[in-house]
Amino acid sequence: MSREESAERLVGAAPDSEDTAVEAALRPRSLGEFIGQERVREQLDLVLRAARARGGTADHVLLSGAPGLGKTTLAMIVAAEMGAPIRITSGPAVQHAGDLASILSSLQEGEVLFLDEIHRMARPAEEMLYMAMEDYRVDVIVGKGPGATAIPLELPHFTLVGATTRAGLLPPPLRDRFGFTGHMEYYGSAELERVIHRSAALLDVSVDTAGAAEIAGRSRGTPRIANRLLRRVRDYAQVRADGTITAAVAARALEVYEVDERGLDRLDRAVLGALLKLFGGGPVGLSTLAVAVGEERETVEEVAEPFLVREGLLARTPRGRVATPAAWHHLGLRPPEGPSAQGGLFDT
Ligand SMILES: Nc1ncnc2c1ncn2[C@@H]1O[C@H](COP(=O)(O)OP(=O)(O)OP(=O)(O)O)[C@@H](O)[C@H]1O
Repeated sequence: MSREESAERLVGAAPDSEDTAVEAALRPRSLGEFIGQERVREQLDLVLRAARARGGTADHVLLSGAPGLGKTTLAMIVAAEMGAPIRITSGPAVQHAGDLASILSSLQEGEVLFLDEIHRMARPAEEMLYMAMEDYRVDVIVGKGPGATAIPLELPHFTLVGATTRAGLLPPPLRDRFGFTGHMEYYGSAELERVIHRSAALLDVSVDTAGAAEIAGRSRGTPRIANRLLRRVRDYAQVRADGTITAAVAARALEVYEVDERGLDRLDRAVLGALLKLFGGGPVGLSTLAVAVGEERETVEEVAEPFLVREGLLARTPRGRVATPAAWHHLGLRPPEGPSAQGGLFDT
């Protein structure tokens, strides 16, 4: 499995082609409809209410968090709550300062500019953004060398909503220019159940409480994954059951798709299985582990491991990868006896 293919995993957090088509219909349209993220929601509500009361544009907003947690959705909500239009672009699409200048100069007064993956913007564009955010103007450089001149360009007032997987990836001068930074956390089961009930109603799918809980538990804390699993379970419920999603229907459906009760898929379990069965729980080097499961080193490290680490099933130590006691338990295996059995587990 290449990293590109892994984007199409049923439990992958990156959007697949079907997600892109249906997500628009499932997006909450107001802060009141947005589920979970209480702190970010309350803080953002204050920022937006205050801006509305002043009759001005809202402060620039930085949203950080893993893919699929609702950053794009919140950016759209910022625009909707301010009654403003929104322009959507991303860091990789802004490779030259000129790209940014043309976007900024074509914004309407009060418009929201959503810059996804803002940490991947090119350096010269980033520097142009500093002045645009602070003074609502940019200097467009015309010509090259000693004859180059800077032509100042006034911009309309706008609200920048930047999204990044980690705020720490941004240079401090950029980070400091945001008036508000919201950190998005993974969702708890109860919140994911609400996401599933809401989406099921919009998709006209019947799901009972236990069915929603069953899907939520396998959704890796991520609404995008919850919505995707819901669609696959709906298919199963239509074809193999009476259309209603119960706990049993959800469990059987997700067994077919090889997503286990904790949200691990085939790749995750292969990595964990090799670590336990072939290497006694480790420590074992990443390359050896990758060869054992027949995958690229990067696939194991970037696709499988982050979730296994987050779930407390695998630890990365200086001596190699080590399974935790929970990993043995999850795969229904008994850990070897003796003091060396979990060697390296507590290394930092
Ligand atoms: N709090 C929420 N309540 C209900 N649905 C949500 C919530 N957050 C996200 N979703 C759903 O999850 C899907 C993915 O959300 P969104 O595209 O906003 O994530 P993202 O963080 O921007 O992801 P990426 O970084 O990959 O662009 C949306 O279709 C939306 O319906």
